[in-house]
Amino acid sequence: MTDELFPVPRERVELAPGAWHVPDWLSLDEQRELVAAARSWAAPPAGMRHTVMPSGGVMSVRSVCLGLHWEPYHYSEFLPDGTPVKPFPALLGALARRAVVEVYGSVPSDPYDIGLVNHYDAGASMGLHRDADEESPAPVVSLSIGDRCVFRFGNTETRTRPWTDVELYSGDLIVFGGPSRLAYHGVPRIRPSTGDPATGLASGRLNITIRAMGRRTGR
Ligand SMILES: O=C(O)CCC(=O)C(=O)O
Ligand SMILES: [Fe+2]
Repeated sequence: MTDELFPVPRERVELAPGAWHVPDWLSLDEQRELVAAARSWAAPPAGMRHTVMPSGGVMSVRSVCLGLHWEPYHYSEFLPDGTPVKPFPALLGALARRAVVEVYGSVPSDPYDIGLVNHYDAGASMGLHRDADEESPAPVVSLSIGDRCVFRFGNTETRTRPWTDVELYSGDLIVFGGPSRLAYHGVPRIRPSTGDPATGLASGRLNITIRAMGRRTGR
């Protein structure tokens, strides 16, 4: 493809105040390690599943949560069937902390304790939404592996424009904190069969989103 023959250098870009796209942040070895880990996170019990929305609609991505289970619109230590959520892996905490220190130059306000692992097949997408069920202001750290996608980063006020669309490649990092912590964002489309099988992911796109719950009273 043309962009492989004449690669356009991809720069670190601030999509909105406090929201950054960092291309090629993960090494191939790190991507491989995460794909292998995701395989075990995806396995039952408490494995990957389609989330059912309160409307009865089913999300097109398949997801598995780590540390705390997200079900629209709250977190719990258990899945709806009563299965305990898998533990939060130290690997994800270390990656998220490293991302925040590198991008913002300061340590995150709270320890990371939630991993949300999404798998998109060729036709999957995620509508514009906010990650708003955490109590911590710590930035959301989001990693992409496999097929490329269009990532849409909007504003904190509305689900509509202004927004910025960026192409995310395997290994890219997105972080959004500060004034953009509660901005709308989503994935309108996947670019099927653009991933490198060397990551260990045969098809689709893997997204790993790392968040901090922060202190809650009564926990
Ligand atoms: O797949 C992505 O890049 C975004 C995922 C996301 O926004 C979420 O899981 O809340
Ligand atoms: Fe999100």
